This record gives sequence, structure tokens and C-alpha cells, in this order.
Amino acid sequence: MGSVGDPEENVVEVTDMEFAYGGQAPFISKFSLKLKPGSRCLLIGANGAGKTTLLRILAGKHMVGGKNVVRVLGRSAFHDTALTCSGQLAYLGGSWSRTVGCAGEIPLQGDFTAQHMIFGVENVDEARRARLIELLDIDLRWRMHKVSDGQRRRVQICMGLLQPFQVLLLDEITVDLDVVARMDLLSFFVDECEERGATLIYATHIFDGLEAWATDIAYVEDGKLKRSQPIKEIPELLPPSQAKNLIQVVEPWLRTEREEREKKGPSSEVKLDRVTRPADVSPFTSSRQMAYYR
Ligand SMILES: Nc1ncnc2c1ncn2[C@@H]1O[C@H](COP(=O)(O)OP(=O)(O)OP(=O)(O)O)[C@@H](O)[C@H]1O
Repeated sequence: MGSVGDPEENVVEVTDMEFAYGGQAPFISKFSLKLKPGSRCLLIGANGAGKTTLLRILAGKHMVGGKNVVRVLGRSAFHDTALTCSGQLAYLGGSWSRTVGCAGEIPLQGDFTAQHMIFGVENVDEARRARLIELLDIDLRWRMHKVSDGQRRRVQICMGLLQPFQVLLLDEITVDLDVVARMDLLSFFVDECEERGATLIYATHIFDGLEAWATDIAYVEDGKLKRSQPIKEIPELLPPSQAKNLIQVVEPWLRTEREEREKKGPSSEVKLDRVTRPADVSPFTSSRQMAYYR
């Protein structure tokens, strides 16, 4: 098992990051974030705020700026490929397709059992694997192209957690899980943080019970970090406001953001999009949105 990190060192350190999708204006700008070992940071924001984009950048999937802009465990997330290859930096996001099995993001066409998938991962601690299979209540005979969404998700999560990560990036992976599986998984993550000093960033819209689970929050609006603070210091959770839970805290933030957006009217980019897109863009050009309908 990995060791508990130096509590004084930042495991995640993003400094003045800017990011743009190809040919577009910078979507993320002046973004800085620091997290200490053992943190469980909730990444919160409206649809389209940039959570997935941020997690993918932190996971080293996009090259952003120089080697000092996005640092994980003191190394460049993009340039130091050993970070992800070793499993020290892990990303769990997206969903596996129904008709195929997957190894990470690579689709495998065919009839695979859960056992085939899970035991196909080499150099794994057997006790950890057994614990995860039990925790996620996986039947090793499940055939990946026939199981339900939630069952497929359990296998995906199990495979993603087999290596003892130091930093784990979670993108809405608990959505298909039933309550018991979700709660057990969340408490497994607490153990990982407390026993091994692992650090988590979890993007989600489901806040049930997370005020007691998370140590920090990062609230993003339109690619910008609006708030970043320990959960214990969120003023709305303290007297005299003392909201009962995180939903009561975050809902007003999201509503205010939406009202301000409506007051401003459509952004120039959206206006341009509406005018130019049908004529300029081939319907056969692939896009993330189209991928959802396949
Ligand atoms: N591959 C891409 N090319 C261009 N723009 C993209 C691409 N992926 C995402 N975007 C845009 O970037 C913005 C942020 O998207 P992102 O998926 O990071 O948001 P999110 O906060 O994860 O949203 P949600 O809560 O809906 O999952 C959106 O406006 C989206 O349309």
C-alpha cells in the first residue's frame, strides 16, 4: 500500500491555467487550485461549467501551458506519463457502452465476463481486488454486454480502483449506483484518504450526505473557480445561516448564476454559433453531443 503523503505539500497544484477547445476562445482562465494530501474535494458547478474539462486536464489528457501549470504529486500531469501508467494518478469518468466491453477508453467488441475484465488487470494486490469485488457486490459471471447500467458501472469502478491510486479524479461515476453501493463506495474512499493519504476530486450533481464526506469544495462557474474552501469554512453551513445540507447551500449559488446569465442574454459565442453552425459545420463532423445519441 502507498504511504501517507507529506501533509504540508500540495498534491494537486494548478497555477493560472488557461484552456481553450480547438479554435475557440479560452474557456478556462486564471484557474488556480491547491489540495493537500488526504483531501476529498467536491467539484461543483452547473451543467457546462467545465468540471469534466478540468478533471480531464488534471488527468493529463490535455496538454495545457508549460510543465509548471498543472502539477499532480509534484509532477506535470500531462508530460509525466508514468503518473498515469503507474496508477498513482487515476481518472474514473465517462460510461461504458452497452454493446461493448471496455479497457479504459478502448472499446472491446465481444462477450466478456466481469471476471475476464477484472482479472485481466495485472500486478494487482489480491486482497484489494477481493475487497472491491465484495464492496461493489459484483457477480464475476456477469456478461458485460447483458448487464444493467449500474452493474456495468460497478465493474468499471472496480477496475478503476484496483491500483492503489494517490490521486483519484471521479467524474459523476456514482450516478447509476443504488444507495447501498454508493454509500459503501464513499466510505471506502474515506478509508483510502485517511489510511493512505490519497486525495480525491469528485465532480457530482448529487450532494446527498456529502457535507459530512467532503473536506473541501471547488465551485466552478463558466470555467472560472468561484469558490475554493474547506467545507467547514463555508459560511452558509455555519451559524447564523446554518443550512442543513449542501443542497441548501449550492442551490442558491446555481440559481443566482442562472439569473445573472439570463440577465446578460446569450453570449456572443452562442449568437455566432446559432448563425453560423448549420451552414459551416458538416453534419458528419463528430462532436461530443452527437456521441451521446449513438
Ligand atoms: N470536445 C469539446 N470541444 C469543444 N467544446 C467542448 C468539448 N467538450 C466540452 N466542451 C464545452 O466545454 C464546456 C464545459 O463542458 P464540460 O463537459 O467540461 O462541463 P461539465 O461542467 O462537466 O458539465 P456537466 O455537468 O453537464 O457534465 C461546455 O460548454 C461544452 O460544450
